[in-house]
Amino acid sequence: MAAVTLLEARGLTRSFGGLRAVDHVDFTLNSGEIHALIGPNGAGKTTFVSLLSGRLQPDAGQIRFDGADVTRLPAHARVAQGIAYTFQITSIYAGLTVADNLALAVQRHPTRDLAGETARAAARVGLGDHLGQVAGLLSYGHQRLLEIGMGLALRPRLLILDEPTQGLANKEIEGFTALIRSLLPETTVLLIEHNMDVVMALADRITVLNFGKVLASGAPAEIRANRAVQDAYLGGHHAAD
Ligand SMILES: Nc1ncnc2c1ncn2[C@@H]1O[C@H](COP(=O)(O)OP(=O)(O)OP(=O)(O)O)[C@@H](O)[C@H]1O
Repeated sequence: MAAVTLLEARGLTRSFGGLRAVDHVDFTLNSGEIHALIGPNGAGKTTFVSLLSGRLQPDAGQIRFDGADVTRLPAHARVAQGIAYTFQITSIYAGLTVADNLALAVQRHPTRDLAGETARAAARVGLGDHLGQVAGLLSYGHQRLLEIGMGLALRPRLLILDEPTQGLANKEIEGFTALIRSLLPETTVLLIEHNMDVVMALADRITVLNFGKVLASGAPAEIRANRAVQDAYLGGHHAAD
């Protein structure tokens, strides 16, 4: 089946002072895929997804989502169109319960069954037994799951996750990969991820950023075999050597 484009960036550029953090990036995200964004520290990954989500404005370039130009839309309008973004840094309300955190996200869409939808959102990320707990007292892994649950409660067509497995235990990472797989094909996933085991287990396609530019983009096997990627990112160990 031919791939359907959900999001497209053309010539996307953003500088901080004299530094081009994102430098003329062309990028295509297909509907229903898990796409991983990888690259060395400072490569521009977080800046790039911040441009997609509307948290930052580009200096140049264009972003199209589902065929419409969203380049100048504010972040909340992009959320309404179906782009959800969870941050590297926990964005939950630490003083509220799990249920109240999730309800805040659920409420962004009109609903007649707030309690039911909130409970379903919790169950989806494995927090069904924690609804009454204060979010700030959850384990770190559970807080990360709550964050993803809040993103999912927005019923996004595109879920952007920035280093979701950072700080998780191995067991929690297994649960996370199963959760992400269960989202397809309704939700397309763009994932910034440093854990290469997670990337290789989940991603349909991978884009590698380096110094703000796309170094390579393709299927996991192609990326693994790409010498420029190995030199820049995968530790310089050449598969053929
Ligand atoms: N608000 C800002 N002001 C100034 N410089 C910034 C800002 N945000 C990012 N940068 C710089 O832009 C470059 C790209 O940063 P970015 O956080 O996008 O990289 P990254 O690939 O996500 O890195 P990491 O893997 O470490 O999270 C870095 O050199 C960073 O210092």
